[in-house]
Amino acid sequence: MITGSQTDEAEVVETASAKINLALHVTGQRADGYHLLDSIVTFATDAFDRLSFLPADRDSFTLGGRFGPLLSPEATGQDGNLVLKARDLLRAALAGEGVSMPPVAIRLEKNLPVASGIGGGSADAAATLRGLLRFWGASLPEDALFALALRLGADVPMCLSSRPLRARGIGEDIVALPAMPALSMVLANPMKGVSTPEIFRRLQEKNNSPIGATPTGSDTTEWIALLASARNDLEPSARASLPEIAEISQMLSESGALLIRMSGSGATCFGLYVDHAAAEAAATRLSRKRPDWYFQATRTA
Ligand SMILES: C[C@](O)(CO)[C@H](O)COP(=O)(O)OP(=O)(O)OC[C@H]1O[C@@H](n2ccc(N)nc2=O)[C@H](O)[C@@H]1O
Ligand SMILES: Nc1ncnc2c1ncn2[C@@H]1O[C@H](COP(=O)(O)OP(=O)(O)OP(=O)(O)O)[C@@H](O)[C@H]1O
Repeated sequence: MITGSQTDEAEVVETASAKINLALHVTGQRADGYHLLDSIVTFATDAFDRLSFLPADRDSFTLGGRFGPLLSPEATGQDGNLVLKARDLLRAALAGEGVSMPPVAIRLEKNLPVASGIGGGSADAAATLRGLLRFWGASLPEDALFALALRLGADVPMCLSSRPLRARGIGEDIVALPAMPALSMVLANPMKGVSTPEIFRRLQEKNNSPIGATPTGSDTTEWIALLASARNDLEPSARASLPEIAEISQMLSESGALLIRMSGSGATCFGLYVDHAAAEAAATRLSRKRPDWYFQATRTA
């Protein structure tokens, strides 16, 4: 699905929405070390990075936004930005089909906290794939695009769709959940990065039960009941390494959230509220308490 918009003749703009693991069960581990998951995932409509693509004489990459200064535009290789890895992989895949793509100036407005469990880098990589295909007027068969996304990270295929879904396997076995209702939430992050591999390494129990069956309809109460019966199995190990997760969960609870949980490998937690006005009021109050932390009210896709 295309989530961006064309702002002028030449510029292509694409949004990279925060990914939220509403529930995440770890159900096993593959021989290569990757963990098997069962996760209910949605995307934030009001928390996103923004990517823009413009014609240029040579490739360039610039960063802006609140969290842009935390990333280096010059980093290359393993430490390179996922946006550049996505650009290079896509260009190589298209070259393999005999099509050579021109230089592009990419700007990333980094509004999402980094290494925070809401898949910022993965969403940026997926948005780069979507945006560049539009910018270059190119296409790849769906399965080739999906395989390319998976090479960039386990979360990247799900970020390609940016719609509610259930992910199994290592995150690549995806089923859309079109009946999921939009939820009102606050995303809360204590501004401390968390290493995903380290949280997986610290896991004590890796063979947990899957999540229950998802409701067939769009009744919010039924969906919240299902979520309440589920967990994030990465939360105990993240809490053990970062006491701020308990603190931020307590703050969300005191602000009237109906359900509170960590997303991904943390440290971002979300609280669900009765409606968007309640979520916005809570985010405002929480930001006043801790102006140095990240609080964002959002609806979900
Ligand atoms: C925790 C989640 O965000 C939940 O959606 C994802 O599983 C993580 O996805 P991601 O950050 O895109 O992960 P990748 O960049 O592919 O992998 C980072 C590291 O996390 C661990 N990893 C990741 C995904 C997975 N299913 N099992 C794992 O054990 C591996 O140690 C891997 O080396
Ligand atoms: N565009 C990008 N945005 C954020 N981080 C990036 C980006 N490109 C590379 N990185 C690197 O990727 C690492 C993970 O960052 P990211 O914000 O994607 O983590 P995350 O939200 O925990 O992801 P996930 O939920 O998929 O585990 C960071 O250490 C960061 O340096």
